[in-house]
Amino acid sequence: MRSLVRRAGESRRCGEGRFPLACAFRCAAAGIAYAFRSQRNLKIQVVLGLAAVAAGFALGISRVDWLSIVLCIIVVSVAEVVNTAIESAVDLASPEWHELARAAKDAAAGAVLLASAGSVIVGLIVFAPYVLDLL
Ligand SMILES: Nc1ncnc2c1ncn2[C@@H]1O[C@H](COP(=O)(O)OP(=O)(O)OP(=O)(O)O)[C@@H](O)[C@H]1O
Repeated sequence: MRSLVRRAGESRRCGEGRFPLACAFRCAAAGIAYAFRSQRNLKIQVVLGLAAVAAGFALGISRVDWLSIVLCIIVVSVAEVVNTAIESAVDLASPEWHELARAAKDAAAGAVLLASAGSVIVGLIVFAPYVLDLL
């Protein structure tokens, strides 16, 4: 409890310091790091994203195709980080089973699924012509 109070104090000091923008970036980076540490799916998505980037270089995809791939990586990453935030907030607010907690977590997971499925479709549309050209 004492460490929680101390952390709350540190957090307030950070926001009121001379470089509140630097503090905000540090907090945001900590949030991304937490999502990466706690979400196995995010690690898998990062590996798949790196694989897509490697394939993009190997196949020499166009500028527009790069734009699609990079946007997909960003959208999936954002969805997973927001999903992590919702999961943490729900666990804090409703550690016991609750229908609304279930709905919130399911909806957050659904957002990640939509982003991931959409990215797979975009990946197929982008890479299929390059792969077919090689055959
Ligand atoms: N407090 C709760 N009340 C009701 N249902 C819950 C609650 N916590 C979790 N659930 C149900 O269990 C599912 C999995 O929740 P959990 O917190 O284990 O997420 P997770 O498996 O870590 O998700 P992810 O794979 O996205 O990280 C939720 O989608 C929801 O349906």
